[in-house]
Amino acid sequence: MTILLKNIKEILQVRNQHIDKLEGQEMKTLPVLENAFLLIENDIIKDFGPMSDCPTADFDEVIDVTGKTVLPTWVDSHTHLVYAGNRELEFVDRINGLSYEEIFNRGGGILNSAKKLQELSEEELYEQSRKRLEEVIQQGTGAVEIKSGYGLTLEAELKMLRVIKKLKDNYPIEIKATFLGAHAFPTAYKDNHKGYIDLLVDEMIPAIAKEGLAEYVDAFLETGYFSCEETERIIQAGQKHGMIAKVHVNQFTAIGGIEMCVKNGALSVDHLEIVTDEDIAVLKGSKTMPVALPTCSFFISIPYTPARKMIDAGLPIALASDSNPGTTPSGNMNFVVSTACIKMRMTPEEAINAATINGAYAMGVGQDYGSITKGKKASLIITKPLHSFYELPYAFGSNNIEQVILNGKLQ
Ligand SMILES: N=CN[C@@H](CCC(=O)O)C(=O)O
Ligand SMILES: [Zn+2]
Repeated sequence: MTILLKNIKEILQVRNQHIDKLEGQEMKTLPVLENAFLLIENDIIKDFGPMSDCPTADFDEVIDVTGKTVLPTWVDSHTHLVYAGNRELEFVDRINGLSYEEIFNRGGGILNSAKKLQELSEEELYEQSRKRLEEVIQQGTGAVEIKSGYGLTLEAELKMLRVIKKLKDNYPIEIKATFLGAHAFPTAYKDNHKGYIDLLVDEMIPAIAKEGLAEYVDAFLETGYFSCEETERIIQAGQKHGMIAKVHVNQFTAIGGIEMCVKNGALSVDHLEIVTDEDIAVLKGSKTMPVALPTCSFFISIPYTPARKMIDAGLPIALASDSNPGTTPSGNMNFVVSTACIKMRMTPEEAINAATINGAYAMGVGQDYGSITKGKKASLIITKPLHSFYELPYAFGSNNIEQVILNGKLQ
């Protein structure tokens, strides 16, 4: 199967060679090819170049995209999009003055979602989740990481991870699964933290590894949730079973978590609404990608990750949606990119780099996704006609996507 896109106004994120990630000043540049063609062969980007070199052979499909922009699909490296029901009552509670912490302390928050999920069948959980996945595909996401963590028992965590596996099997979007059993202490273990960590380490992680259900391991390293020492035990147990760490850290407080994660070779540290100068120094030159989740800050009115300061200090940044029922009931990466520009003062070039190449690094899929490079997967966004690509973050409430191609297939 061959598809030729011709008369492309501009292709964004054109990279002749694969690059792992972009940091600091490098993030300012987004390579663009104007008046171009792009050839897809099966699921792969076979060729691209200026229209003057456009091939003329017989192709299965030829699409004229005059006036439109082509870019790689978004890579959303941090989501919780498998969940049961939603939490719109807590949304109203927050409008009426309660904080996220106060809601959690009343038995809401993650424990509220866990109760709902434990009561729901695997089939119904799949049904609810596939609709969210279909929505983000239409919004241009071509690779997505999905966490467990609303089960909090072995049985319910397995249910979540099996649903993620079924989504992987049934949809052309790239999916990676993360085990987040350490999302909150279940009520039964409120005063027995060691007992729950033992359960995670001795039973849950080995059982999940045995079924091959998770590539990554995560924990909510935060005051009132999992301490640095507890998280370290969990991520080291995950590593023994081949799971790499991607950790929720510094959402509300800085308690030394970033240093511990970097020391343990975490692929990413995510949230980072509170970042100290020591955190920046520790991340500098490390292999750990800082991941910002600006639509979480937007939704629950907490500080934004200080991306400007971090990039200016030479760090890379990836952007992800954090799609979940409590702090970010949206997986729309277009809005993530807009919010990063509007609220974090990232330039459109930086934000698009952060949501493509750096997102792919944070999700471990950089070899196949995140840039327009020959041999990578043909997962592409075709926009509506635009004045310039700046209109993507600028027109924050508009849908500027005309067509999505995932692994060579028109969606
Ligand atoms: N902060 C931890 N976990 C999720 C929210 C969980 C919830 O409130 O359901 C997050 O990344 O924001
Ligand atoms: Zn999260």
